[in-house]
Amino acid sequence: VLLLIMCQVSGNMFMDVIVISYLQLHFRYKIPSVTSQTARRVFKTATKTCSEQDKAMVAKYLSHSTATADNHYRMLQPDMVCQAKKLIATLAGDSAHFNRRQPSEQRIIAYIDKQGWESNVPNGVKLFNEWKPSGKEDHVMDSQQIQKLVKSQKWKGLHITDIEGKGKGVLATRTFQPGEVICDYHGSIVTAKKGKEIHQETSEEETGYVFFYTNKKGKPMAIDAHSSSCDCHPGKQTFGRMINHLRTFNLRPRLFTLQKDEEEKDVILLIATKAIKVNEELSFDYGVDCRSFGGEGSGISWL
Ligand SMILES: C[S@@+](CC[C@H](N)C(=O)[O-])C[C@H]1O[C@@H](n2cnc3c(N)ncnc32)[C@H](O)[C@@H]1O
Repeated sequence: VLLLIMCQVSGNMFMDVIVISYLQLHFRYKIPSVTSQTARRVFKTATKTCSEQDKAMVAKYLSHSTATADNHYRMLQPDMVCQAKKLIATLAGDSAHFNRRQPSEQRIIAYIDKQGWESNVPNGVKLFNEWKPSGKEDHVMDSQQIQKLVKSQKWKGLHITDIEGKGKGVLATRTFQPGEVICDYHGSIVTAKKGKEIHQETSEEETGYVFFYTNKKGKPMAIDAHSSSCDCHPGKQTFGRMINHLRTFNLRPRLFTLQKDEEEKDVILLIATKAIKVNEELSFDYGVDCRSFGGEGSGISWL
């Protein structure tokens, strides 16, 4: 709603209506009509904590029209465009909050309370019930919430239990929506060569926990999760390594890069491909001939 509203109000006084952006966004986000007065009020409240410079930047960024574009494009530097886009996304609650993980009702209510809004206050229960994953999947690792979960390994809504014929597996203890991040495949990142050695050296009970992939530079790599708990989370059973294979999977592994203090770290996130019910087993496709796990399973009946 905020995005739409900010597109309605722009320019130095934040008040020119940009009809084209407005209509496109309105249609895309299926937003009910609001008066320009409401729009102005919401924009003022949302940018309350922003500096004047940031407010002006948002306004400028949104004030593009064919007539002014030439002028703006000459003035705008790529870094300013990126900064403004990030700012808008943050104001619209895009990447910063709740984008690919459904928050609890209490968290939504607490978040709304914290904003100090005095009018047009959203209904937390309604937002919880109508929540859908938002934002581009490509940017999911920008979310601080996801970064924290990767670091802490405190993924909620999952339960490890015995599954007939498969050893252990992971069940959902709440519903998940398509596009939600379920957890990551946690372990140590090693080269594929090292991964294969680990795989061959490990005892039979420990095989099947080395996830092979190709990194963004095209180098074959692996995530070694053969130990039941890792050095960074001693004593903790992480979920990714306990998820079984199924051709009719409900999760899809996807490689992301986490930028951390000048360093890049690969993260494999497991993302829901369909709506998942309570008590449903989580699974992904290990790949033909168990490719993800180094071909361990070629010829095995369950593959
Ligand atoms: C990443 S682990 C999954 C967790 C494992 N089930 C456990 O109890 O620790 C991979 C191993 O689980 C077993 N597995 C995975 N998917 C299976 C399936 N669909 N049917 C039977 N066993 C399966 C195989 O032994 C495989 O090597």
